[in-house]
Amino acid sequence: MILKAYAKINLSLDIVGKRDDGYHLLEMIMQTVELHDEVILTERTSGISLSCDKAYVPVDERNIAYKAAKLIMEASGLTSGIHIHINKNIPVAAGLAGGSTDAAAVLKGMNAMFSLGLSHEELKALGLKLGADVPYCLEGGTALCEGVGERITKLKSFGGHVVVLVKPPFGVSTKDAYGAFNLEKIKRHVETEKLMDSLAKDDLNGVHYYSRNLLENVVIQSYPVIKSIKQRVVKTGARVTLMSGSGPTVYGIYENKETAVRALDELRKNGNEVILTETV
Ligand SMILES: C[C@](O)(CO)[C@H](O)COP(=O)(O)OP(=O)(O)OC[C@H]1O[C@@H](n2ccc(N)nc2=O)[C@H](O)[C@@H]1O
Ligand SMILES: Nc1ncnc2c1ncn2[C@@H]1O[C@H](COP(=O)(O)OP(=O)(O)OP(=O)(O)O)[C@@H](O)[C@H]1O
Repeated sequence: MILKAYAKINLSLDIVGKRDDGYHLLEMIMQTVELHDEVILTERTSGISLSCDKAYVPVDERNIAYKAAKLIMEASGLTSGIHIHINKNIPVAAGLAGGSTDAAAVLKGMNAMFSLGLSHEELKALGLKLGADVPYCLEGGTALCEGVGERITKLKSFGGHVVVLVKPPFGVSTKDAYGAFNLEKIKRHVETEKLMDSLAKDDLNGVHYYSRNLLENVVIQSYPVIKSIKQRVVKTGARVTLMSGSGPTVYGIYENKETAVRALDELRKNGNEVILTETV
C-alpha cells in the first residue's frame, strides 16, 4: 500500500495557556501543502521493520512511524508484521510535521490494510499518544486546532495558493522552542477569528495582516537568520510570510506561480533548501 503523507504549515500559532505537564494550550490554524513523503507499507510475517531513502532519518524504534505501527498493533491485537519504507521529501526538524504525518499515514494505512475497524476518533486518540500534531495530520486540510493541537475544527479550504518553503540548513527542536517561550511576556495574542474571516474570503491582505506565530520571536532569538530570511521572502514578492510551527522553515504565499518561481534562486542562497508547493 502506497500512501502520501502531506506536510503542513501554520497559518497561525497562538499560545493561550500551559498544562501542568508542561504542554502548551494552543489556538492555531493549520494548512496542508502538496509536499509529501511517500510511505509504503508491505505485510510481513511478524514484527516491524523500517527503511528510508535518507540516511539521516532513524530507522529503528526512534522513528515515529515505527512507534505508530507498534501502537496500532498493540491496540488492535494484530499479529501480522509490517515493513514501512519512507521516501522522505519533507525536511526534518523543520516545523512541517514531517514525522507526525508519516505516523498518521501508518495508522490510517494499517487500519485499512488489515481491516482493523478502528474509527476515525480511535485513530486520532492513538495519534495523540504519539505526538500533538498527529491528530491534525490524520485530518488534513485547513483547520483550527486547539487544546494541545487535538481539538480540530475543519474550515473552508484555503487550497490552491502557491507556497515557497525556505528551510535553513539547521533544525529546531520543538521542545526547545516551547521551552524558551514565556506566556507572561505576551501582550498581544493572535486575532484568530479575523484570520479565519480573511481565509474564508481568500483575502490575502487580511491573511498577511492577521497571520502570526507566537513561537517566531523566541526562535528568532536563537536563530536571527530566520528574520533575514523572512525579509528576503517579502522582497521576492510574497503576499504572506511566516515561520511554520516551531521552525525554522519560513514560507511565503505568492499571488501567482510566476512570481514564486522567480523567487526560488534568490532564496536558495546561504544553503537554504527551497521547495515550491501549494496549499491543498
Ligand atoms: C509546533 C507544532 O508543530 C505546531 O503545530 C506542534 O505544536 C508540535 O507538535 P509535535 O511536534 O507533534 O509535538 P510533540 O512531539 O507532541 O511534543 C514535542 C515537545 O513540544 C512541546 N509541546 C508540544 C505541543 C504543545 N501543544 N505544547 C508543547 O509544549 C513539549 O515540550 C513536547 O515535549
Ligand atoms: N518519520 C520521521 N521523519 C522525520 N523525522 C523523524 C521521523 N521519526 C523520527 N524522527 C526524528 O524526529 C525529529 C523531529 O523531526 P520532524 O521532521 O518530525 O520535526 P518537525 O517537522 O519539526 O515536526 P513538528 O512540526 O510536528 O514539530 C528529528 O530529530 C528526527 O530524527
